[in-house]
Amino acid sequence: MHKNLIGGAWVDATRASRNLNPSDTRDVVGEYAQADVEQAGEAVAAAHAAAPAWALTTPQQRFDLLDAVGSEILARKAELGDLLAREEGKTLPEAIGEAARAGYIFKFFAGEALRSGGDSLASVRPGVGVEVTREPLGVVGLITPWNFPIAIPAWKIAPALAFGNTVVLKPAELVPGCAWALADILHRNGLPPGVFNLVMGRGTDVGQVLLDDRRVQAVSFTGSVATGQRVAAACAARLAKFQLEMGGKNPMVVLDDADLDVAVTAAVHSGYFSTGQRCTASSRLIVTEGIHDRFVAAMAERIARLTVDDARKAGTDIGPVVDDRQLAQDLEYIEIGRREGATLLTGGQALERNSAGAPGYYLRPALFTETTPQMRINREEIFGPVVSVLRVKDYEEALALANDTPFGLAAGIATTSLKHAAHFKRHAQAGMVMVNLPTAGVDYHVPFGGRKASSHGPREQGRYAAEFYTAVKTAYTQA
Ligand SMILES: NC(=O)C1=CN([C@@H]2O[C@H](COP(=O)(O)OP(=O)(O)OC[C@H]3O[C@@H](n4cnc5c(N)ncnc54)[C@H](OP(=O)(O)O)[C@@H]3O)[C@@H](O)[C@H]2O)C=CC1
Ligand SMILES: O=C(O)CCC(=O)C(=O)O
Repeated sequence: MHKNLIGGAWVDATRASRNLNPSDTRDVVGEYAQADVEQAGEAVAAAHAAAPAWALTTPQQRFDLLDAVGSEILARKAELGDLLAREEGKTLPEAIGEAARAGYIFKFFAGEALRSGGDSLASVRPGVGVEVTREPLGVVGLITPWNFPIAIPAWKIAPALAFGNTVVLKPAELVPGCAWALADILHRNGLPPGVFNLVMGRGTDVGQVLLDDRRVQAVSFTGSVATGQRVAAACAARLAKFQLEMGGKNPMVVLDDADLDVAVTAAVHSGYFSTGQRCTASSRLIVTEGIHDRFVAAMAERIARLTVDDARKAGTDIGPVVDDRQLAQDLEYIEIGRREGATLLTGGQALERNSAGAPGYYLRPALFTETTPQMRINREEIFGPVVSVLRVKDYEEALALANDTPFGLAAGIATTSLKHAAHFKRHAQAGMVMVNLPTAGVDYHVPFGGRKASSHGPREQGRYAAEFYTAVKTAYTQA
């Protein structure tokens, strides 16, 4: 059994969960310990005890550690990518890419540990100096989802440690494998006991401890809106700092003047790759009437060529859905779309077996056309390979529809018009805007996050991550 890491020791649990491969549900990836509430409390205590000494380490010590962790991840990206593909169902190239991204994130934040600084200003009063510095928060609780099993833990752990905090990570129950591998790498590379702790287990008990324990100074969460609201309420009740990264219903606008091939490639990538299980996926394609029919025909033709199969098989474009619950949710929305009067142009069939006859959670990518803005398939996050097309008259109507959503994570536009691209970049109500590119698949060294119901709190990633993981102090000195 893979154990939890608490205070520098691998700790057994009375319960374990079986990590299953969604490409072949007969394949058990491994047995993983499930912490209980008591063990979660012990992890918080260990992180709390380790915090003062870790906060006093030099930037060089933190650089060396994070850099070594990044190097090991990069050296083992093929093996870690295979584990990721096996437990989550991302295709092997995508999974290896995600593992590499995790490695680069550790290297980026190794550099940020060295660059972390402040400001020195003259006071408005004579003879007084003002210094603005950043200090660690203390213990940080990290709660992560299943859809990016190594990159999301990495982009929370690396800045937390770089800026001198200690960590308790609770990964999603569905994907403990990558989190455990990451814990093993951090542990073997010499992180002092208690600086990083892993507690695998249920969100409703282990996760709840991180929300309620007063020793946890801040919580960074990625997942659903419903759980995010719970995180916010619990943290607000005890005035802890929190950061939420939640869903999306991201639009991609396709204008008459778009390069058809560029638009189709971006839409297929955004909507269906990673089986549509990305908060940055484009699930609403808003298409002006002059290109609509050509675009829809080209999409149908491109979708028909996508291979849905075992995530680790060469040539697979779309792996399985992560589990039976998510598959049931996808199928339910396909039924809702049909009942709402949308045309299911292609796809939407569940496939019980892959090309080798193994049982898994496969779904043919679905494209709805003739949809309207008020349909539930255009308002609610489905989190699967299900995309709708909305026909509009012109750019102005497209922009209005793009912004007509409770979410605001990413927004894309396919156009050859500099004027419309510039206008869209300024007026799309989203945290990230892409021109002639997929909305999903972002860089690791720049801010990530959105507006409205998609995000709350300071941005993640890039140098902006310091905002969440540090406390600013202003010191005045009379010379
Ligand atoms: N924006 C994004 O990146 C993501 C969005 N989603 C959206 O969320 C939907 C549901 O996915 P799901 O994985 O269930 O998302 P959840 O929000 O339920 O899970 C995210 C994380 O929160 C934990 N958690 C659950 N309940 C609590 C709690 N009471 N206190 C503390 N932590 C808790 C989960 O633990 P546990 O392991 O027990 O689930 C998991 O680690 C998806 O269909 C999708 O719409 C999902 C994943 C990522
Ligand atoms: O699109 C990406 O690169 C990141 C997406 C993401 O973080 C998510 O879906 O949770």
